[in-house]
Amino acid sequence: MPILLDGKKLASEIKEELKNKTIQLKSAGGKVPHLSAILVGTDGASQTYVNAKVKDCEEVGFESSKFVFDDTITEEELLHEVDKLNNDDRVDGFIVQLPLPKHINVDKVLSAIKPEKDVDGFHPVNFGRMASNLPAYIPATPYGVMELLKRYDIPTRGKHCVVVGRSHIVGSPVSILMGSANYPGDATVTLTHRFTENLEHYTKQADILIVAVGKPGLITADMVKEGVVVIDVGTTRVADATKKAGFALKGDVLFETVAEKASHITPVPGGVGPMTRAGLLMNTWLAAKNEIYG
Ligand SMILES: Nc1nc2c(c(=O)[nH]1)N[C@@H](CN(C=O)c1ccc(C(=O)N[C@@H](CCC(=O)O)C(=O)O)cc1)CN2
Repeated sequence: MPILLDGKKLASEIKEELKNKTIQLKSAGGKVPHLSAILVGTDGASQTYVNAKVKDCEEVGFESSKFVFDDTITEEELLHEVDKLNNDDRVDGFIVQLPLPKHINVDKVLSAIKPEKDVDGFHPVNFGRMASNLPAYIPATPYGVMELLKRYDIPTRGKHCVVVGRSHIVGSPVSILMGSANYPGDATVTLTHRFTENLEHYTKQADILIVAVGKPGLITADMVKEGVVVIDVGTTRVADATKKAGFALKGDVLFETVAEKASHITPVPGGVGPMTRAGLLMNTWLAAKNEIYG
């Protein structure tokens, strides 16, 4: 049986640590961290995630604020809202929940966030600093994955890490971090994507396999080697009438059979998802303490 990488348990440990640090900060007369979130539209999953982020803040004693806009908001109006938060001294960091409606240029909006308040780590300045191994806000999911590897003492130096998916949110940053001169890192990294021919040729070589594509069941047992460490970032909602919510969450990895070959594996739900939320809280703490930009 593989070791289950329990993101839910780790995330609650991290939240407990942050809660204690916030209590200490407060009793020393310090300003409590404040996270804001912008949500555009009515996508069910996005609503769930933003509400969960607000709840996480409450649980650790951070302040939070949520700004919800109709999906008819123009790009100019949204940029104005971003600017308001850039200039609001009460707010230490903020996020714009993705995806955004198609008529809005995502890159333009993310680039409008002040790098010092970009707790999602999506701004090109933070991305560039991360790639240069300088202090930076690291996107929440890669941050969560790194913390998971670290807290479970998974060796990474010299290991072959195969990343499936090259998104700006997960695949691309996680491949940079795994190849960087840190722990977790120092791995030999292969970044695969939708145009990779013969995907299993690469996945079969992985000592550590990180999958972030959003295609349920993409990775099957015949595509991995014995002893692999599997990090499944996928969380796709698949219709399921037997569930109260009307859907089930599915990872990119066919858990039941891949788990038989893996040494360690993340479950879905309860693996990387909760660690993403913990990653955002850790970035918000850093923003409030000016620990990245000093
Ligand atoms: N601005 C951002 N937008 C998006 C990000 C992000 O990091 N910043 N990432 C994803 C969504 N996401 C965070 O926003 C996210 C995804 C999943 C989870 C999570 O806790 N998943 C749970 C299950 C929750 C459920 O029942 O649906 C799990 O896997 O156990 C948290 C956050 C895209 N957008």
